[in-house]
Amino acid sequence: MLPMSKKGILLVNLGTPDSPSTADVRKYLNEFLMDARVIDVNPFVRTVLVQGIIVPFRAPKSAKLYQAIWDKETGSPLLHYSKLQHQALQQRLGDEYQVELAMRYQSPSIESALQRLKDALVSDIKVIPLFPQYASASTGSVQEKVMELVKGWQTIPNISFVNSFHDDELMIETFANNAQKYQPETYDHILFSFHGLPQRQIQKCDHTHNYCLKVDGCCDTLNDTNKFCYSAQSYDTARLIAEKMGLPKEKYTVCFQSRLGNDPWVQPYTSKVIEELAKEGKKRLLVFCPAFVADCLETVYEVTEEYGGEFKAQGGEHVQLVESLNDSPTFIDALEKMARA
Ligand SMILES: C=CC1=C(C)c2cc3[nH]c(cc4nc(cc5[nH]c(cc1n2)c(C)c5CCC(=O)O)C(CCC(=O)O)=C4C)c(C)c3C=C
Ligand SMILES: [Fe+2]
Ligand SMILES: [Fe+2]
Repeated sequence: MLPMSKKGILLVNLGTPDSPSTADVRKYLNEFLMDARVIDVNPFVRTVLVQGIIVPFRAPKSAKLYQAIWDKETGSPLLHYSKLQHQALQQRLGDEYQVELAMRYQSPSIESALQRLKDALVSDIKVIPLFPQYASASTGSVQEKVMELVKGWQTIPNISFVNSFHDDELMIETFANNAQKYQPETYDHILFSFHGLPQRQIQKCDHTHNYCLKVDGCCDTLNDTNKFCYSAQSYDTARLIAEKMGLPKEKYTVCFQSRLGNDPWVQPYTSKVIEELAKEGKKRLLVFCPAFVADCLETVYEVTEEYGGEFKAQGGEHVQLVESLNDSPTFIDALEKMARA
């Protein structure tokens, strides 16, 4: 009897440089920032901006940051935790499934992962972009890349995409559990610091062109108009984690980090919020980064080192990062549930 064909699962995270050398960081930033969904301006302006200004200036600086977080044995934290998630999910799902891991930029490439699924003659492919909240620059970019690659296949299997999982119960539970060892009640304030996005991209997602960033409190709660809005989904994730922890509203703030360039990004900016909290006399901050499923440069370095340093310089005492979902068994439960759904 012929063997039963497997079901394919493709996990895709953002990507990281192959090494922390300036040359590899330059290569990574070039691929990442030349993506039309990331720097969403006309192609000529994008090329001048990215290749002429951002990358030449940023690559050597970012390389130093990557060198600071690079582990001698395991390399980039983002890739390391992604590999652990991949292995754990494959083990959970067993022989009926073939799980592949890819990075949107650099390696392992989406092309090579799809090729492995194609070679295995999988009956269907479920793509799980590893971004809890939908953004065109992250989830949308993965979806576009996968569709671009499979469009030339003679036989295209059933393909489905997880669009977002900002309210996934097991994901929420994992973040809330991860905070327990820090005794959240001993902190003056809690931050939910999400990766930022240009305001322009938030507005482009609003098909009514009349709601996001136009109406007061537009994205504070999710509704039918803003259900794909990154900002609204981020507020929803924060609310659910806060509810799970029994945090009152006045005890936490949602904010957005990692701004790039001079255009306005979604606010409030994490650095501003931290400055205001220091001015109010707050001493200890506990910070969640729920846009990331794995610790990476933006959590390990930006929150702990950069924001931690800024807070101390402004009179604060301690910024504590709540580690990301990484390979927590309850997050693997969440992935398993998505894969089997
Ligand atoms: C959570 C999902 C992400 C979205 C949305 C996103 C949008 C976005 N990012 C940049 C610019 C940079 N991001 C960088 C690092 C980075 N970004 C994400 C995730 C999202 N980005 C992750 C997981 C990481 C860390 C990668 C790692 O290797 O650890 C960087 C590179 C680092 C640096 O030089 O500071 C840049 C640049 C833009 C412009 C953007 C949306 C428009
Ligand atoms: Fe980013
Ligand atoms: Fe919105």
